Amino acid sequence: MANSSATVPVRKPITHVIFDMDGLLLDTENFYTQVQEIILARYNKTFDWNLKAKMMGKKAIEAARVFVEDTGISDSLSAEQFLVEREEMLRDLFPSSDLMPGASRLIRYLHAKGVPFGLATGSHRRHFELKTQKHGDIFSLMHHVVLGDDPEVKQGKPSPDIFLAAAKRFEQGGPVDPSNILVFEDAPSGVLAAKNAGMSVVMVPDPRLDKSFHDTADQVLNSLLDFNPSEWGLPPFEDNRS
Ligand SMILES: O=P(O)(O)OC[C@H](O)CO
Ligand SMILES: [Mg+2]
Repeated sequence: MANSSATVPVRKPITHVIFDMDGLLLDTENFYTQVQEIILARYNKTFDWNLKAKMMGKKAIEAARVFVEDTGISDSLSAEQFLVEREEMLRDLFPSSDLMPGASRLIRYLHAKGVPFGLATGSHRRHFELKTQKHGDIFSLMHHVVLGDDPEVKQGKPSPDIFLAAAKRFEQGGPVDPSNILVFEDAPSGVLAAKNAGMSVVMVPDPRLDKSFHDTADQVLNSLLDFNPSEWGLPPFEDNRS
């Protein structure tokens, strides 16, 4: 008979947490998808999840280059022009951003237990402000936020820059070992960035994302509501999945 304890992964105890934002804490990835579908329709092309997977999590200009090059429209629309075109539509959509299921519960739990947590998002300052304007109560609990236009973030995800910068900003109490940091991510580039930074990653992917992208993550969940803190050496939730 198989020893059931052999199937339980050995995990590093977690002392600090870093959250991604778009598609993980906030339901904003669908806004990008909608707008990109509209722009591509003008060129009689369709937006698909192969392209989505390459763009999500990246800094705006990096994602824009992928968009115009992969779709073959770069002769008609430059990456910079694409960003200008989508901006007006995004600016109208972002203020209605909603939290993903379980985001508020997990953040309030970490805050109550005194586990330090921060944010590492490819979004730049202007978009961050628009997306979070209904959610100041949650985002103000972050120890710090590191944004895509932060001078320390030379390259976007999958470069480890943003997660290493976020780790450094916890450090008033002494250096934090990346292996004791748990990252929550939805995007393939973000999962890779966290692993490149030497951290553990819980991935909460959109169900439309190809399953092959799950392999790099330490754990894959359908929802933040399914997170079990005890598996990571953290104290248990005191509520029941609400
Ligand atoms: O997923 P995030 O929070 O790093 O955001 C990245 C882009 O702004 C959206 O894909
Ligand atoms: Mg994301």
